[in-house]
Amino acid sequence: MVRGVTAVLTIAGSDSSGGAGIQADLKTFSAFQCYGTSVVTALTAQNTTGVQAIHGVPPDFVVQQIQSVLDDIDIRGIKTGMLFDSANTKAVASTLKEHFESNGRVPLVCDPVCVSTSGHVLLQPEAISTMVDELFPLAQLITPNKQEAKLLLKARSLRSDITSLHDMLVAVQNLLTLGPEAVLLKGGHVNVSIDDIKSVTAPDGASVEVNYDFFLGENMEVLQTAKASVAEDLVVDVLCQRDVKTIMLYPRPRLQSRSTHGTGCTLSAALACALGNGIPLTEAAAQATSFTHLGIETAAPIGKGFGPLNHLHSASRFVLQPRTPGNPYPLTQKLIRSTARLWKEYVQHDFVVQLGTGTLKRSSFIHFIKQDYHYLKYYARAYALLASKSHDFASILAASKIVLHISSESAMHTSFCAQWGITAEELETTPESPATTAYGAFLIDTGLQGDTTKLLMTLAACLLGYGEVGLWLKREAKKSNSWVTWEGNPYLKWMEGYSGEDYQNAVKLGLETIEARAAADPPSPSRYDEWMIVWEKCVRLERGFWDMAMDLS
Ligand SMILES: Cc1ncc(COP(=O)(O)O)c(N)n1
Repeated sequence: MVRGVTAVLTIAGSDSSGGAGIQADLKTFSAFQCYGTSVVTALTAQNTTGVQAIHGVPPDFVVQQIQSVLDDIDIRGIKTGMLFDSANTKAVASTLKEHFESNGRVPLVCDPVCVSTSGHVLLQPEAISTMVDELFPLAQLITPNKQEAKLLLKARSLRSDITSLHDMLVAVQNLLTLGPEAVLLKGGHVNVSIDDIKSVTAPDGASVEVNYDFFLGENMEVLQTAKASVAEDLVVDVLCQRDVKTIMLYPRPRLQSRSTHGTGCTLSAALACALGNGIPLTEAAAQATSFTHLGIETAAPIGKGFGPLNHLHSASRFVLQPRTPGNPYPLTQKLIRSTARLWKEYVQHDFVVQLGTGTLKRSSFIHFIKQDYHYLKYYARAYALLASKSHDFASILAASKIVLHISSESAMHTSFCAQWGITAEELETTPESPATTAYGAFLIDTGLQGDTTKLLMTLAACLLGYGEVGLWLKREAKKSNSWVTWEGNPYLKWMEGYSGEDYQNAVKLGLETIEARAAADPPSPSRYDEWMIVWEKCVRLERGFWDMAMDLS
């Protein structure tokens, strides 16, 4: 049976050059695998250098289009973009209001498009108050950029200075008073550093939470070094929701690019898809900002001015970026980003958090360390298999060295157990839990069936993840007073092991090997897909391993 598809609607202007408006929205809908429908409010003759002419659509024809779509298709998410004038804004608001009243509300994302990046008026000034009065109360979310936010705030005589991150936090709270359920203020035109993020405080007793999804993997020291320069120049989008005391920040590195035409359209269209799919707003914002960033990052130059984004970057997910000094680990980054949520659930699992604070139940840790001991045998065997499948001495030696390294890692397990009165015999005779057998058997099975690179991918989630866990714990312990200092933490030795130089060097070597292989022999789409599948499976199995330790199953 064919799976159902989420249908979404854009109500916006047409951009003849294809980079913004209706055209950007429909491409974004397709990238999210949603079914896209569209209602045109205005035709624009424009290209990447500017807007040459605008021809508004009569309001009754806008209404007719909306009704044609809504009468027939079960629309799950709606976005509005360029509305052109007051009459069209009124027509859109009243038609949607009526629809919501008789059919229930669906997520409505209002991108308050006022002026194009090239400086052309896309919403006649008198329509701003119509939009605020009539459309904002229906909106689950509005997504102004700095300039639009200033216009909206000025229209209501509210403070409209936006030059710092702190100003943005004040602005989102003021924008919320204009009637929407939430505001996502886009930060493309505000310069923010990582220190600004760390030191910012929210006005009115609200708290601030930073979504670092974009930087997952940043705790890995090697990735960190490559990103050091980035920390000074970030773009931060700020989300504020009614009745929610936490303001969310979504930082990412600023891209130096001329491919930015239609960025706002793309972001709001992505949000309509994610919300239409039932994804909670804070997660939808993470997905949409990341989608838009990748669209800019992977865009090819088009036209003489500010070109469009690459909306279909996910369709070319098999194309690996080349290794460069600024991006030395493109494959690893791609693997981690493509499993972002799962990866975070693994490396920042409750088990890990409690380990860091020293609050983890001893029984959970003992259960874990016993099972991990068994797992390490599989892990060492998988590397031994890698050695036996290798063709040259350098590779045979590298894999064999890791076998030796794992066997000394297991000594740590034995000494931990001894410290708590568990004998070597008891450790050896403890039965394997299903999670251990599943993961271990999967490693060996992949090693037997696939080639050496696929086996390396299978081993990577454990190698890199524990490296990340070690460094993350060390960093958290350093930066936060609420974390028990490492002194006195019963799991200190474990944490020192994985954050220590020895293990981190192994991580570095592992990263180098994987990246060098991928660069020397770029994968075909199906081969890359195979790698992706084993990587995701292993990240899932790793998360299951912590789950097992906490459930004692
Ligand atoms: C039809 C239409 N809608 C929206 C925009 C804003 O996009 P940008 O801010 O990138 O110019 C645009 N230029 N044209």
